[in-house]
This record gives sequence, C-alpha cells and structure tokens, in this order.
Amino acid sequence: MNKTNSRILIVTSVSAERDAVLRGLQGADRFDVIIGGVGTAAAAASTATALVTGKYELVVCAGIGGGFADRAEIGSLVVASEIIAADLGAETAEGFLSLDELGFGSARSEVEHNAGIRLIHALQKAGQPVTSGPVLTVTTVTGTAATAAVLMERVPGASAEAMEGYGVAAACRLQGIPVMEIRAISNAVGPRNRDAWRIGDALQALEAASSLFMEVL
Ligand SMILES: O=C(O)c1cccc(C(=O)CC[C@H]2O[C@@H](n3cnc4c(=O)[nH]cnc43)[C@H](O)[C@@H]2O)c1
Repeated sequence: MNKTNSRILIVTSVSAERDAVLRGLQGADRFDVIIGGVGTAAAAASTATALVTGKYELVVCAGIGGGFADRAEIGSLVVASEIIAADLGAETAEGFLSLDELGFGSARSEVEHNAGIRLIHALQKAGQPVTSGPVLTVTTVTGTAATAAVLMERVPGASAEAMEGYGVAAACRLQGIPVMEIRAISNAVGPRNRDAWRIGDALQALEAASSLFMEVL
C-alpha cells in the first residue's frame, strides 16, 4: 500500500494538456493528473482542493506556454527555475511595483530544484530541446512586442509565460509542498498571431517530457 503523501499531482489547464500528460505517463500509478482550469484563480482553487487529501509529496504545473525570444523555441520545453507573477503589482508614473516592493508578500515562488535538474538531464539525453529559466505567470496573454520587451526587462532571463504557475505555487506554499512548472512552447511571446501557434508540436513535447516523469520524479 502507498504511504501517505507519496503521490505526485500534475495540474494542467485544459483537457488536451491532461491527455498529453496521460499519454506520456502510460498508466504509471504514482501520478494523478487534473484539469485545473485556465488562470491563477482556477489553478489555485483546483490545486488547493486536491491537496486537502494529504496524498501528495510534489505538485507539477504542466502545460503549453509562450516562449521568449532567444530563450525558448516553439516545440521546446522550459523547466521553471522560478515561478514569477509578472504582472501582479501596481502601475505607477515611475513604473511597475511588484508585490514584493509593495510589501504584500512575494510574487516569486521557489521550485523543487533537484527534480528539475534530473528532468533537464533526462530530456537532454532523450534529445529534447530544453532550457531552464524563470516562467512568468500572467493574467493576460502577451500580444505585442512592447509588452514582451517590458516583461523581459522586468524579469531578466524570462524564458516562458503561461497563466497558472503562480496559482498552483500559492496553493502548494500553504501546504508546504514543493512545486515545479514545466511548459512546452506552443508560440512565441509577442505580437498576437493565433494561426502561428503550434499546439500539436507543444503537446507532443509535453507528452515526451511526461514519459520521463516516472524516471526522474
Ligand atoms: O486549442 C487547442 O487545441 C488548445 C490545446 C491546448 C491548450 C490550449 C490553450 O489555449 C490553453 C491555454 C493555456 O495556454 C497557456 N499559454 C499558451 N501560450 C501562452 C502565452 O503565450 N501566454 C500565456 N499563456 C499561454 C496558458 O497557460 C493557458 O492556460 C488550446
């Protein structure tokens, strides 16, 4: 019988992401995969609800995401070195003030580092393009080059953006459970061009990454 809190929770946003993760896991029984919804509120609420069971030792936020120029190509994977709520704060005449600068806690969440490194090594060994860097959580999908530039200046090394990581991490922090975020890149962060999104390629990369979870997590 499994000991208490020995399972791993994987939080995706939509059914296509959940299905890609499940294909990769091939029935491995230590994992539960949920659809947490789009955005931080849905992700935090879904994660918190799942964590109440006390079954989990690790949570992975996994899905597709946008890749920042020169950091993450379409079809590649980003393993978060840090999860950052990049637009959570206040706009002032002098510029953006983060939650940290406002004194209301932190917009940054640490991640489970060792498992991230094992996953990166396994992906490299499997020939999957992968990078590690900050993954930004945003409320609005970036749609202009100007906003992409602002975010890259605000967070040096920003590698990917998505909409859920910080919410998942917030639920984990309350329970003291480590968190990771993995994004398969479907589109470039910048001027909106939905026709250029390569969701199929990203879902394949997500499946490939998930097939390594049994080995490294
Ligand atoms: O239309 C589809 O078939 C489809 C399949 C899987 C996922 C989607 C989504 O649109 C999921 C929304 C999800 O995507 C993340 N995401 C992806 N790119 C970005 C981005 O450039 N900026 C922010 N978020 C992005 C996000 O986390 C959403 O949850 C559609």
